[in-house]
Amino acid sequence: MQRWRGYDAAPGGWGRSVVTIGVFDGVHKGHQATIAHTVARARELGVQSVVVTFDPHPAEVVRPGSHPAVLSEPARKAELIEALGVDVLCVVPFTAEFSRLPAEAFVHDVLVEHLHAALVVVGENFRFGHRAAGDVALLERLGRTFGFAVEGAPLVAEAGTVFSSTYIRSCVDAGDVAAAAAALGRPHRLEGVVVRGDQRGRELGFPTANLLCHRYAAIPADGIYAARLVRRGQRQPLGAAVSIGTNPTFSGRERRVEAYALDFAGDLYGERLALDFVAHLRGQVRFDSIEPLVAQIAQDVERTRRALA
Ligand SMILES: Cc1cc2nc3c(=O)[nH]c(=O)nc-3n(C[C@H](O)[C@H](O)[C@H](O)COP(=O)(O)O)c2cc1C
Ligand SMILES: Nc1ncnc2c1ncn2[C@@H]1O[C@H](COP(=O)(O)OP(=O)(O)O)[C@@H](O)[C@H]1O
Repeated sequence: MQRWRGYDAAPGGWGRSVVTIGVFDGVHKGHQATIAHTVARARELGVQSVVVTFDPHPAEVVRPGSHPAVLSEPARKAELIEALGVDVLCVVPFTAEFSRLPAEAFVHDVLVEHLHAALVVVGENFRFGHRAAGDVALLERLGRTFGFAVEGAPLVAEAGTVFSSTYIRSCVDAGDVAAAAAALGRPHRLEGVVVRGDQRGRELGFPTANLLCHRYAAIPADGIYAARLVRRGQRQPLGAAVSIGTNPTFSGRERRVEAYALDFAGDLYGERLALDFVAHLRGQVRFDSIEPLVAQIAQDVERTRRALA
């Protein structure tokens, strides 16, 4: 997959293409269907498939301070999109100036002039251009003018729930990592760098890697989870019992994401890790002393083994 920064990065002799556009945060089942359709149609037509996405998240530019929790950071999003067989990922820097581009100008400049779209594939609820004034009907009208076709991909739903990034953020926020996984088609992933904590974990018999995450990362609700821990460059994940919260037993203040890696001993400080959340086990509890906390953690570890088996 080629990665372009900006839509004016198309090489000389660039032919026609099938394009889909979106933020695609999470690359959930609905996104996957839209992107897979784009790839399939491009192959039928014998042209390149292009996914146009934005960085940073448009909400941050349009309404500063309103950045939603991020389900997939740019590098992860690119990896997930690449796995769907896309030829080109075109990341458009979402600046204030770009946000003021009227819908018609967006279509002309990006889709027609630079990407030479023969077909544009979008979700039924797609909106674009300044003040999100453009919709699928406008895109179809402009397609007739400029000579490209438009196909609206149906929204993916299960049991009456239409999958969307907003819905998945609310699942993660509520600690329902199973519902998030059902909509994503894989577990929700949180990435971060291992930093020092209070150095208490190893005394308890359960050292925990404390993860420093991106400021907008979608962190599940406070509680205990079974997860898979992926170390960079290692294919086989480790099982992990993860605690998210303020360590109420120790009257902690800072909210932490800590992972006890099963059947592992070694130094993880400074490493970049990913946690794939498989199951929610329980909420945070304030214990009166250390013994019941340690006994509970031992039980959580056994439940984690079963949940991951
Ligand atoms: C599986 C697991 C479950 C935990 N459950 C709780 C809990 O219910 N209440 C609590 O106060 N701390 C809980 N903790 C957090 C411990 O208090 C924490 O790991 C310990 O304070 C070590 O902190 P440190 O890594 O900063 O040294 C849990 C930790 C793990 C690994
Ligand atoms: N099984 C394990 N799971 C997680 N971290 C481990 C494990 N074994 C060793 N470690 C190391 O121990 C550190 C955690 O020890 P801990 O006493 O909890 O200190 P801290 O408070 O700094 O997190 C981790 O960051 C990692 O480098």
